[in-house]
Amino acid sequence: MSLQRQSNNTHAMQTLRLRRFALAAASYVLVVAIVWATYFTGHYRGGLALLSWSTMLALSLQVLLYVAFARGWNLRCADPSLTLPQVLLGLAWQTFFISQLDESRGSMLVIYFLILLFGAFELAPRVFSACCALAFIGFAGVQLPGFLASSGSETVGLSLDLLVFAAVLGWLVFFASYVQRLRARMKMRRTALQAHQETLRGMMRQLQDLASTDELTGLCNRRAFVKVAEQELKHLSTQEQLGLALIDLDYFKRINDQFGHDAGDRVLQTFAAVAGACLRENDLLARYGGEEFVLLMRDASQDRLDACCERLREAFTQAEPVGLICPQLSLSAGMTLLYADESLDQALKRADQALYDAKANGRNCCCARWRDTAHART
Ligand SMILES: Nc1nc2c(ncn2[C@@H]2O[C@H](COP(=O)(O)OP(=O)(O)OP(=O)(O)O)[C@@H](O)[C@H]2O)c(=O)[nH]1
Repeated sequence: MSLQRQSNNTHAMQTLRLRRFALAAASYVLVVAIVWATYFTGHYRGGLALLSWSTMLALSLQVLLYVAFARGWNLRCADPSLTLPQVLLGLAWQTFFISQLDESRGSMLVIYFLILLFGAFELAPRVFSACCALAFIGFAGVQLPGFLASSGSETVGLSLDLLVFAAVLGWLVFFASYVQRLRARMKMRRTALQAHQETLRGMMRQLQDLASTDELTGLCNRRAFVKVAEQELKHLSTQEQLGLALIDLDYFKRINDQFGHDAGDRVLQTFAAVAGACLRENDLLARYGGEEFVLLMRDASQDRLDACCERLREAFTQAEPVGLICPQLSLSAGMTLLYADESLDQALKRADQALYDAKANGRNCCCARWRDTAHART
């Protein structure tokens, strides 16, 4: 995966975590409102000071958690969603809250489920089961003194509360493990899909390379050349010119006829290797067709293009294809400059005329047809 995509993923995940935290914080506000409602309706036994302090503590912890998410501190943790600490905090606060209530505490059991639901989607089944057990122990601990002091129908009522709570917690554990299994399966499918996408992208890149490369010489082909040259022309300013040269290997048919097609192929490869050593990285050489090549020189002038083609011509005459004893190789080149106010075809036509001049001039030379001077250099 590229670094850019990885960073986008991290950012998307962090945004998701912040949204989930916002939901949890909103639930806290709701529960705090319920707690205050129990105070004003006379069910809270702890007194105003205790209620105020516990509310402030709960809200301050939420602010602290927000800062941790906003600053990215959570990313240093094994579970960056901080689900377990949030659930444990919620359970502790809820248990403390119901311990301050009178017999109305049974109706507040639902808040335990609200807290545990956040963990059902994120926590490992074992950890989630432990959280449920803690919730039960907390609630049972709060009920214990009342239970011991109760008798008759009151004892039955308290036992029923505990029994229902245990049954619902058991169902929640089952539900959470089902959700976790579902998530694991979806994650596996997503990973497989991503792997397929990567493979497809790789194949697309290979196909693009194949479609733009000449198999024999490894140079780019005519189609790719035209595409790049058109792009370069589009971005060319009126003060700049591109150098363009059509290069044709001399008497190539004779090599084929005398030494065979394989030998001809080797000569073509030799030319590509020689050109690779002579040209700058910025220059673009392509196989234009058969034994004809085309050169595009960026930031060119007449002198620079001329010197480059001469250097290439000279080097090719010294070339000796591996395993082939043949007469001296040579090439002819037709050069021109390409301007921003004309088309690639117009410049190619001039280069072709210049190449014709070079062939007519006896071959093994470079000729030019410059647009403005209208005369040929041989
Ligand atoms: N070995 C080989 N030969 C090729 C390839 N493509 C084209 N040719 C041959 O290149 C030869 C070009 O011949 P001509 O167009 O007569 O050119 P030439 O013999 O170089 O003569 P001048 O260009 O006038 O110097 C033909 O025989 C083609 O069959 C190729 O990929 N491999």
